[in-house]
Amino acid sequence: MIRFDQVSKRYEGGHEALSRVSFELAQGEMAFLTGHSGAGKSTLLKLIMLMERPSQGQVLVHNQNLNRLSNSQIPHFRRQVGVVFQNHQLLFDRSVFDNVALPLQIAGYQPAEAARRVRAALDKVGLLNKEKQNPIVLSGGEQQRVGIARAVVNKPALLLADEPTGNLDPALSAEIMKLFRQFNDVGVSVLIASHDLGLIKRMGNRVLGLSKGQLVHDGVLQHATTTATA
Ligand SMILES: Nc1ncnc2c1ncn2[C@@H]1O[C@H](COP(=O)(O)OP(=O)(O)OP(=O)(O)O)[C@@H](O)[C@H]1O
Repeated sequence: MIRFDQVSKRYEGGHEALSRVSFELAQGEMAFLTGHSGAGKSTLLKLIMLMERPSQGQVLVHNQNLNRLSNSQIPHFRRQVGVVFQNHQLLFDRSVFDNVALPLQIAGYQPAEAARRVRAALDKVGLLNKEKQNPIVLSGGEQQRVGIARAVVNKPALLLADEPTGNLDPALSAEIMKLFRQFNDVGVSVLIASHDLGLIKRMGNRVLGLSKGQLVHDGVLQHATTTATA
């Protein structure tokens, strides 16, 4: 599903944010990406969604070498990838329904089909009864669930999340992670950047650990052990 082959990224005028990173995430796999602030987690995710390009090496998604995709092919490529952000980036001048419908409108879906899909996505995140509300009146956890519904409404094969529980308390964070697991259970590949090591350990998934741009850990984190990424 995702393959990084000796990938380095140097921002203009900056140091190397990623250095020779290689890993594979299989179709249907779920993994966490962790590491200190500035370790390169967001950069790695941005390379997968083509918000940035590598300075060296190659990134393959679905066997597609992203180096070979032109900028005009990026919007079509991104339809395969759902993205969830920490601050969920919802639009507060429209309803929950309209926020979730946005990717479908952009992709040119007919309104009836779009409405069917929006309601299916809201149902999956448990917010069907809030579709007419403005997201500003929802709790932080509910807003994040709207963000997740919007990310999955297109039925992407791959779901990426950048610190999706950064602003939530432990109970809500666990609920959000459960939701990601439910999408993974039905075959969606999931990669989540998070520095919440306690939560990551409890989830028991594979963990990719970055430190200063290098991949320093790849495997399940055990309870009560300290690793290079902890
Ligand atoms: N657009 C940019 N231009 C220059 N340097 C950047 C840019 N984006 C990130 N960097 C630098 O690259 C390094 C990795 O940043 P990145 O945002 O990927 O880390 P991160 O692990 O996601 O950190 P955080 O947990 O704080 O979000 C940092 O040193 C950062 O300052």
